[in-house]
Amino acid sequence: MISISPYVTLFYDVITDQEIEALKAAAQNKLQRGTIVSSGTLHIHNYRTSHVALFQNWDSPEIMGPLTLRVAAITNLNTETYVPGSAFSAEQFQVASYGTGGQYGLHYDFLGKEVLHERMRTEAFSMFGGDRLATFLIYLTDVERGGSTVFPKLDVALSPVKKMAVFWYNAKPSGELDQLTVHGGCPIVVGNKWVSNKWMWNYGNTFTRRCGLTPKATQLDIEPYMRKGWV
Ligand SMILES: O=C(O)CCC(=O)C(=O)O
Ligand SMILES: [Fe+2]
Repeated sequence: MISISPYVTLFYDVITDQEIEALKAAAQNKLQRGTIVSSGTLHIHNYRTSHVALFQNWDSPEIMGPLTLRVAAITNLNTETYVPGSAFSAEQFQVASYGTGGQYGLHYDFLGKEVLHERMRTEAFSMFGGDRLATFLIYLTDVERGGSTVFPKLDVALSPVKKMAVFWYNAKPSGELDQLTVHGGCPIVVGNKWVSNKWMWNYGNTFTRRCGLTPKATQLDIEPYMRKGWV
């Protein structure tokens, strides 16, 4: 464990070589310059110089299916994307690749009220419910030099390790968005960096991530109750 509040943990060997190759290959012809959200719209900016591909579960169900279930088993959260008649629990996997100098400046993964409000008017975001509750970030490569993921408010810098994942909650057990989760990807000095993200949302996890009993409750207080089917 890296930090208790916010709750940040590492998991090793979460993905196989075959899955990594398949993800990269499928993402290759979809990669586009990554965008950032500002004032409710998407922009291209030097602050995020990776290329990003949205990877739909149905693009390659034989890869995405097991990986989606594995993330659920590891995190005890629901990871299914929207299924009609069922709760939305997570976004599709996103794959990002950074070349030399590529970076992602400091940001939060949650969208916040303003962005959500804006999007609800234009997109089907209203069915998602809540915000990005948790982030599961998988490293698909080692990086020769640079490319650490940094959490400056926690004094944490993580060097990419192929097949490792970093998992954290963007909201406290009280539901409050956690400002200490601000993070970024440092510039790549030598080599390339590939990562894949899965963002879990509140709505489909209402009963999997329990609320804290006090505003100050940490993940450790609720962790014993974080079991599938325990409602
Ligand atoms: O590439 C990294 O190390 C961080 C990526 C990230 O924060 C994101 O994609 O939201
Ligand atoms: Fe992020």
